[in-house]
Amino acid sequence: MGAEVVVEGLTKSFGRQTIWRDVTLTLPPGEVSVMLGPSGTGKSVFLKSMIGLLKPDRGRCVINGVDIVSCSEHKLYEVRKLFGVLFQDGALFGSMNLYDNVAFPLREHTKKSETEIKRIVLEKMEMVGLTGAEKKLPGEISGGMRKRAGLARALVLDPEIILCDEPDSGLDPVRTAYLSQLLIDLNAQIDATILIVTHNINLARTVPDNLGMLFRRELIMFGPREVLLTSEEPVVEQFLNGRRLGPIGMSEEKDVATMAAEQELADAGHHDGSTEDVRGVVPQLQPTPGLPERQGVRRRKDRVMSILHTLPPAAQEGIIESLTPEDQHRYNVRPHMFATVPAGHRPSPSPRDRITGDLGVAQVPQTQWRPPAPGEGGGV
Ligand SMILES: Nc1ncnc2c1ncn2[C@@H]1O[C@H](COP(=O)(O)OP(=O)(O)OP(=O)(O)O)[C@@H](O)[C@H]1O
Repeated sequence: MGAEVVVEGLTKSFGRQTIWRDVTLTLPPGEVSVMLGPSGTGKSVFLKSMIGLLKPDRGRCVINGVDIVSCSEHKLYEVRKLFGVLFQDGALFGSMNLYDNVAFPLREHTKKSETEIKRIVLEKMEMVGLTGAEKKLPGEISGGMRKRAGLARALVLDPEIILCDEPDSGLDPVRTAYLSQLLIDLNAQIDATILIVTHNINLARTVPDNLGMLFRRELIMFGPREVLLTSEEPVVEQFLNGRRLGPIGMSEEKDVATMAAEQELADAGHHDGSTEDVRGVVPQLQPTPGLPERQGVRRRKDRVMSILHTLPPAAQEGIIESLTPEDQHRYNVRPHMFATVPAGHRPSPSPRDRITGDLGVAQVPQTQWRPPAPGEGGGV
C-alpha cells in the first residue's frame, strides 16, 4: 500500500511573494488525488515542496513519520526514494534511448545486475504500453509516448507515492483520456498514493478519489471528489466548467467592477466562452477489465462513510448514490434519506469541525455550507 502524506500548515514564499499559505491536507494511502488551480497558483511549487526540492517557510509534510521540511539531508534522501515523479515534459535525457532512460534510476540508485535491470525495465515499459519502443530516442516519439516513458521511469524504484505534474500538458484530448486510464490502471496494479496537478477538467472529474483547489494563495478546498464536484463555491464552479464568468480572471483574480461588467454582458446574451456546464458527480474511471480491483477504492469507502456526516449535503447525496445497493445496505444509507429526517434529529458537525478542518481529508471552508435551518430539507 502507498504511503500517507500529511501536510500541515505549509507556507511557501519566494522573497516577498507568498505562493500559498497554511496548506493543510492528507493524501490518503493508495488513493488518487488531483490538485487543481489556475495557472500560477503554485501547483508545481507544491509538488516540488513535497519532495523537498523546494523548502517551505513553515509547516510540516510528514511521510512515514518523517517531516521532510525539518529532517536532515540524509533522511530526506531516504524519503525521496519513496517517490516517483512524472515531470511536465517527461524530463527524459535526449541522448539516451527509452530503455536507458527508464533504467537510469536503477543504475544510479541501486546495485542491481544488468539482467535484473532488464527485467524491471521491460516490465515497467509493458505496464505503460511501450513494449517495442525501447530503442527509440525521446526526440523520435510523440508527446504521449514521452509521458509514458517518464511514467515508466517513475515506476522503476517501486514508488509508494507518485507525483504527476500536468500529465496532460501538450496532449490531445484522446491521448489525455488514455493517460487518465493508465494512471487508474497503475494505481490498481501497485496501490501507490498518487497526486496529480492539472488544469484538465475531464481528468479532474473522472480520475481522482479526492480533489483540491489552490486559489488566491490558499487551498480553498480539499476532500472527497464529490465535495468539489457538487460545490456551489463560485471559484470551483467556474473552474470546473471553464467559464469566464466568475472570480477567476485573466491574471488569476478579478476586481468587482470587471465581474459586474462581465455579468452585464452575459445577461445581455453574450456567450461567456464555456462549452459545457456539467454539474454533479460523474462516474469515476474504473481499472481496465482484467486488472485487479483498486484497493484504495475499498479503503476509501470506509473512510468517506466515516466522515459522511461532516460533508455538505450535496456531496453526501453524491456519495450515497455512487454506492452499490449492497454497499448502501452495508452502511445503512439510501439515496435522499436525509431529506426525510426531521431537522432536529440530524447529526451535524460541530462548529469546531468546520473551523479547524477536523474532517479527515476534507477541508471545507467555513463559508461553503451551513447546518440547515429548522424545517429546511436536504441537510444532515
Ligand atoms: N524557483 C522559483 N523562484 C521564484 N519564483 C518561483 C520559482 N518557482 C516558481 N515561482 C513562482 O511561483 C508561482 C507559482 O508557480 P507554479 O509554476 O508553481 O504555478 P502553477 O500553478 O504550477 O502554474 P501552471 O499551471 O501555469 O504550471 C509563479 O509566480 C512562479 O513565477
